[in-house]
Amino acid sequence: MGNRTIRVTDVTLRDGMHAVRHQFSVEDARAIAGALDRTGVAIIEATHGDGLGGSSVQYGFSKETEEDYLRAVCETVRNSKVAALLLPGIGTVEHMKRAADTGIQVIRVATHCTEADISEQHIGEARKMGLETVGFLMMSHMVPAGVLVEEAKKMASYGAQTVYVVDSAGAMLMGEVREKVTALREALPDEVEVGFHAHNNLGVSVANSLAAVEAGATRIDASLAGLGAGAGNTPLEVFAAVAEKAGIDTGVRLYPAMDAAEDVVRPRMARPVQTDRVSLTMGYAGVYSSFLLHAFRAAEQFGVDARDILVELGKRKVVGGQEDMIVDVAVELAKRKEVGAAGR
Ligand SMILES: C[C@H](O)CC(=O)C(=O)O
Ligand SMILES: [Mn+2]
Repeated sequence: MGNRTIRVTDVTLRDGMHAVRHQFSVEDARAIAGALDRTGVAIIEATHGDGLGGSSVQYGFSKETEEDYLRAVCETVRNSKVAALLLPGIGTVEHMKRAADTGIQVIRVATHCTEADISEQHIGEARKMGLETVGFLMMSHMVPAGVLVEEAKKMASYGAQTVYVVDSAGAMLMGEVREKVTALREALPDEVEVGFHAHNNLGVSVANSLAAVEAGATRIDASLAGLGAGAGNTPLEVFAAVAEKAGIDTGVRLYPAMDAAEDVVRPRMARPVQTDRVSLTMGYAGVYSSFLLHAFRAAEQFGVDARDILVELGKRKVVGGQEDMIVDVAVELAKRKEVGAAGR
């Protein structure tokens, strides 16, 4: 049985940004951060959905600058620490320095699950800046536990104090979560924590997060009302209740978390975050959750079914950073449809 005291990182203001096309205002960020701080959650992550430097043509522009969001969150919170996400290649050491100047205390460095080596410089620099440093292995469902362990060891050797198994596609079931978290826990030095980040595409984010804790994870990600890419993340208020019943101390106060989800986040949702036919297809086909709104847009533009786009992306094993492939696949499917119709 895993550790009974864990720390939760809330990602409403970062992963949740995908679900609102990165359009929260600074005032939204203040309201959500204030409500989160009152829940007692340990860490609040904020930034563009794709991390520092994400605001761009490729990933979509944020409503406000990342420094403005981070400054607003840092000014608002009294108890929680503030984190930013950084994907090397999208964000640079310079972005990280500017983020540190706003007052954040935690940086999470994310790479595809086979590319930990590109995180060395960022993790090293983050430690030198005195930031609590987390490694984040995205699309962890794509490789066997042994490969994930080798990548996690690299992040730990660069200085990461926690390494996350990240189910970016919401494609994992409890057995796989247990296997991968156990493998990392056994392979990493005791002082390096193991974390887990879920997406609810198959409807099992809470069960997977609980399985992760039972397997030794001491860091879990969640978001208010599950706001996040695809079918969203582990809902913070649900996880807080489930964890309490399971005897796990998350430090999250249940009623304030429920109230923050209902009163502060749900009214700000651009569309409901749910396991519907398209987000369910992401979990089923193993596709990066942040492709959801891009796939909807391409489906509409080229007159094809978003599910067909996602299944094809899954077959091609497309990963984060290959957003341009969504349009390529949609164009191809539209052409096939045209040829099929002409042949009839
Ligand atoms: C950039 C991604 O949204 C990071 C993440 O939350 C995931 O891979 O899941
Ligand atoms: Mn995510």
